[in-house]
Amino acid sequence: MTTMETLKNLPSKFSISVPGKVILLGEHSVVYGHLAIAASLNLRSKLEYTCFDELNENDFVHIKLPNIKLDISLSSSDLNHLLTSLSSKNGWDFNNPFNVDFDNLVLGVETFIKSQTKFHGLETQQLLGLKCCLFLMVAILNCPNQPKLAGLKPFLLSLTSDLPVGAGAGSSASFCVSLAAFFVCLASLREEPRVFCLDEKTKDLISNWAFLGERITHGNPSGLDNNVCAFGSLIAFRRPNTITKIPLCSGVRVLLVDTKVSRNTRTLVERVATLKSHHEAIVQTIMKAMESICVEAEKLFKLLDEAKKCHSTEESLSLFSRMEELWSMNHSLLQALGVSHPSLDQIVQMSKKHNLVGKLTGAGGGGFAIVLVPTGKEKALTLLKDELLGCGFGVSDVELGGPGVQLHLN
Ligand SMILES: Nc1ncnc2c1ncn2[C@@H]1O[C@H](COP(=O)(O)OP(=O)(O)OP(=O)(O)O)[C@@H](O)[C@H]1O
Ligand SMILES: C[C@@](O)(CCO)CC(=O)[O-]
Repeated sequence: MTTMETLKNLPSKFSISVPGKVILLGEHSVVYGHLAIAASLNLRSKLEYTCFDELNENDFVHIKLPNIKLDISLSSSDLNHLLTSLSSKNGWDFNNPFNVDFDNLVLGVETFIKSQTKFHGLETQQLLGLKCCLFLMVAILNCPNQPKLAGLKPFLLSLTSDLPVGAGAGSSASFCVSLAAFFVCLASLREEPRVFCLDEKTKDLISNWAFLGERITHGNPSGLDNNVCAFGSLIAFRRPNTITKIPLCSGVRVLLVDTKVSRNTRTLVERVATLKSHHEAIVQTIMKAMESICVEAEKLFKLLDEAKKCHSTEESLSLFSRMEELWSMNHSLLQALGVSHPSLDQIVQMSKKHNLVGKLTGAGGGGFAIVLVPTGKEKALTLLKDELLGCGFGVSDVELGGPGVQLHLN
């Protein structure tokens, strides 16, 4: 498979891949405008597009989402019905996702889904996935000033992911960025000149569209997840849109530990909002402390990069040990916000026994913990892995900071 940056015409088949993410520091406080640090993961989602040459009225848009066991077909008359359900009277612009009449468009998509008996009985994850997909399709492909949905050739969109759904590894952001990239690509290739270039400006547009999809799954996302999935690498992020790339000369490794406890990001973000409304000053103080941790960590990452470039092992070890102190403090502050879970605390304790430091990542409440893997601690890591596996947790040793959204010709 060839990775491309530019497409000149719409091929009959192509695919898009997008990484997941781990938040290293600053989850939750990032929702309230504080700094956070996150990196892309080498686990990816892959969206495959196949265009049908023969017109099939009953299978005009075929969507396969095997991770949530959803396989649906929309006929051309379903598509017309979907478009007439949209009640937004305001125009919006393909290049300006934030002008979209979000609430009315979502309402239109919901009305359409409810009107179709074939969608009755879908589970929450399936409904959310379908809603995101249809919303991004109509919002991106059917801007009132340049309607592009009508006149499309029938196609199959199939999206599979290596990422566990609902575990804090950014499955929803990776899903939304994949969809947004696909529809932005289709929209661009239907206009003269028919060129789609995956440059930084386009990644920003894709990330902003994906943010609206994230609003459907999460309610009040910070924008961190969609940005890190779109741009990749290791980034420091502040809401609404300040992104700083942090250099990563020789990779940072973490052990991803799966508690196998399912949880829901929207609920956890709401839990923090409730605590904040009850104890505004205290929660603000906790979040300011998280901000200071992230500011310090950003400096440490830069110093680590320099130390690694100079092969200064002693300096690297001392910087890693300061980073571990920050991770430990961040986990305790997240505990104070009520988003940890006994399984996450158990992993942090088990890591401590082996002189390693772990913390929850993402929304918490279950999902994943991450353990920092400094150079030279291989033996401790092997022992910890065995112990974690023995307790029924899942482990994977991952390197952080791979590429963001990519385009592939099959
Ligand atoms: N591969 C996928 N196929 C279809 N839908 C998906 C896929 N991945 C995620 N989703 C959608 O995203 C929702 C999961 O979002 P949620 O935020 O709870 O989990 P997450 O993204 O894994 O966690 P976090 O945002 O904390 O990293 C699912 O309910 C589903 O609707
Ligand atoms: C909990 C949170 O900080 C991370 C979810 O991956 C929410 C967000 O940033 O939108």
